Amino acid sequence: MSTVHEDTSLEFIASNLDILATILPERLLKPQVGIVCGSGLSTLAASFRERIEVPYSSLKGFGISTVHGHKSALAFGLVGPGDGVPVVAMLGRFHAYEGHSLSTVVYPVRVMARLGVKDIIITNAAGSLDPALPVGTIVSIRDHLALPNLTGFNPLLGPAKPQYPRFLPLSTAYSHSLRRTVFLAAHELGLPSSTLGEGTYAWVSGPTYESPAEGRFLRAAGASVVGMSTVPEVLAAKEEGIEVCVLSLVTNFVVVPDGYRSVREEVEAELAGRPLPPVPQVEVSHEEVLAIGKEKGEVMRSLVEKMIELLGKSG
Ligand SMILES: O=P(O)(O)O[C@H]1O[C@H](CO)[C@@H](O)[C@H]1O
Ligand SMILES: Nc1nc2[nH]cnc2c(=O)[nH]1
Repeated sequence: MSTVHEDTSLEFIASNLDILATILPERLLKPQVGIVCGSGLSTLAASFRERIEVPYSSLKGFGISTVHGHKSALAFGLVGPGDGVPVVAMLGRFHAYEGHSLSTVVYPVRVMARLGVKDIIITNAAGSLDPALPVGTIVSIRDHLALPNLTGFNPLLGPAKPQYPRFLPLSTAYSHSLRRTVFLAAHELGLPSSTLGEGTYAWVSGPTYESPAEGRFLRAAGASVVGMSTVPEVLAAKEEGIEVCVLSLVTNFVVVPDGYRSVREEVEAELAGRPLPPVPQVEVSHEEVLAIGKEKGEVMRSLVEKMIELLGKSG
């Protein structure tokens, strides 16, 4: 388990504001939009103006991200023309499979809330369960399927806190208004309509990728894409009153063959001198996930920046 100090009191979280006030100029200190960079997507913050990176290690209560493709720093800066919109990005998130507690996983979102973030754009790399969402598609998430939440693994478990609702409704977790902004931004950029899809994100704990039967199960249950992050951050953001947008980059297809070829038949055919054609053995890898992130990072960055520009205009 993480050795991070597990104090999640508002006072402790807010003590980061004093630290940041000694590092950041006034205009960067009150970000309006937060971004969470998914696997291989740290370049989302590459063109922030007046960018200042603050390592998690110089802040209080943050973990260290141990996953390849994730850094461990907050990036502050400005996006868009004129004065620009002040933003903060998590360059590197925490996953439960790294051994982090769920309160550590969502901690940076709570810090963003104390900084005054109103809208959060959470990105991730995900496997597709839907042939209509091929590799390279950016999926605007409209709902989630979180088996861990339904079975007792939820970042909001614990004693009630007066500042938060005890029973958080999730029917509006994925902001309708921000989902509209995604498509308006794509339109302004002239992105082909195939670049962007809509769907439901399944959260699994990982670190294993899905077995074929698990993939089929998630698909049958209504999930479009699957990944090992995001939902805890969504819950914390919603609890904090932040408007949530999630963008999943499809980096691979989850292997869901419709059936299994009988190995008995395969061996018997071979022994009878009529060998069957070999079945391709497909496996996903994190390297493949990162490679697609690198390839499609620019499109994702332009979309996120255009969204922020539009949000800046609408106040
Ligand atoms: O969700 P992000 O952090 O983008 O990363 C995704 O990619 C990793 C697996 O390749 C997992 O951590 C999965 O959740
Ligand atoms: N669980 C899961 N997470 C991913 N992240 C990127 N691709 C995948 C995938 O296929 N499955």
